[in-house]
Formats: sequence, C-alpha cells, structure tokens
Amino acid sequence: MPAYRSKKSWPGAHIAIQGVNHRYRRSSSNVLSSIDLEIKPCEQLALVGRSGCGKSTLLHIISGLTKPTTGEIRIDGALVESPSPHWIMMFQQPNLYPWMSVAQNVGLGMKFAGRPKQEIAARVDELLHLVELDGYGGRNAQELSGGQQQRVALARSLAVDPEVLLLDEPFSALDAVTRRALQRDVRRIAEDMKITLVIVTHDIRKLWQWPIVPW
Ligand SMILES: Nc1ncnc2c1ncn2[C@@H]1O[C@H](COP(=O)(O)OP(=O)(O)OP(=O)(O)O)[C@@H](O)[C@H]1O
Repeated sequence: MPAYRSKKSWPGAHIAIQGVNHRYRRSSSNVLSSIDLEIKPCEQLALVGRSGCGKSTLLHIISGLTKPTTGEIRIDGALVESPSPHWIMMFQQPNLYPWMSVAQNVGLGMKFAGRPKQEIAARVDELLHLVELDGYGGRNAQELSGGQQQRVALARSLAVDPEVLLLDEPFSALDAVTRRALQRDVRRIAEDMKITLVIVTHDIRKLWQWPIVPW
C-alpha cells in the first residue's frame, strides 16, 4: 500500500456530539435520544448497533446533511450547520457517475472548487496510486468491480483533503477479502492523512480491527 504523508501540521479534527435528539417529521418517537459522544483528533471508531437504531441518521447529522431536532455537532469547536468538503460521507453504494471516466469522477470535487486542470490531473494520479488503481484513470467507472468502484469513491472523497471521513457501511456489500483489504487501506490512509474516521455498521463481523463503541 503506497504511503501518503500529510502536509497538515495540525493534530486532526475533534468531533463533539452534544445532547443530540432527532425525530423525523412523520414519526411519533425519537430516532436518537440524548446522544453525547466525543471523538478525538485522528481517532478511528466503529459505532455498532442493531439495524434501525439510528446510526445512519447520526452520520447524516455529523456531516451536516440532516439538522438534529435538538442538540449540536461541533468539529474543532465550529458548529456543523451544513455539508462541507471538510467532513465527507461514504455510502454503501459508491454513487459514481457511470458516463464519466474514473479520473473525471475522482477529480470532480476539485473541478467544482475551480482548481486548475494540471493540478487536478496530478492530484488524481496521486490518489489513484494511493488506492492502488494506477492506470485506471481512463477507464469508464461502470466497467469496474464493486471493490474497485469503492476505491474510486474513496479517492474522490480524499481529493478534497477532508478532516473527517464518515463511513456508512460502504464496504458491507463486498466479499470478505475485498472488504478487509479496503478497511485496512482506508485506516492506513486516514492515519497518514490525519483524518478522523467513523464507521457505522449493524454487523460486527464485517469490521476489521476497529475500536468499537456499542450503541
Ligand atoms: N427520512 C426518514 N423519514 C422518516 N423516518 C426515517 C427516515 N430515515 C430513517 N428513518 C427511520 O429512522 C430509523 C433509523 O434509521 P437509520 O437509517 O438511521 O438506522 P440505521 O441504524 O442506520 O439502520 P441500518 O443498520 O439498517 O442501516 C428507522 O426506523 C428508519 O425507518
């Protein structure tokens, strides 16, 4: 696995989940009740709980995609109020654009951010090397296997240099060997790039060597 040394001089992002309650609009009860959790800079944590207990909802709240009914999320002291390239979520489906090449998918966030073409091309090459997809840049995204597509999704997430990566069971549909390799690689990359990492799952057997917080 190629190494990547972070240029960040800081210790990584700290996440504070404070008094979070959440109730969906048409629901009669809370999905989340009084959630308090502190995640330290560069910590790598697995939240494990039964199906339907609210794990995805909590990740959506941390990422700013969903506003909690009450309570708040702070990342390095700043209130999370909306999605941001600084805190990125990866989903079970890689959600690549099938009509685009692998390189175009990986570079999309940088393109939207207005980065120059040459910088995007160099960064995409670096990231494809990091996720062990050297030479795949020109391939069509839909020609890749499920594991390779998740590697592309990982490279795309890393392209914007996030501080926090939230994994909503992104590897659960993959075979055991591929899943284990991807988890090992994402943990190694997160350590190198000083990214705080949170994964959620209802299936503890699908985790590979994570510190676990039971729900
Ligand atoms: N948009 C929504 N509107 C109403 N209810 C929702 C919505 N999204 C999720 N829920 C409900 O909230 C509860 C928690 O859902 P959530 O997806 O957070 O659970 P989970 O722990 O991630 O489950 P799983 O392990 O099966 O993925 C479920 O009962 C679900 O039906």
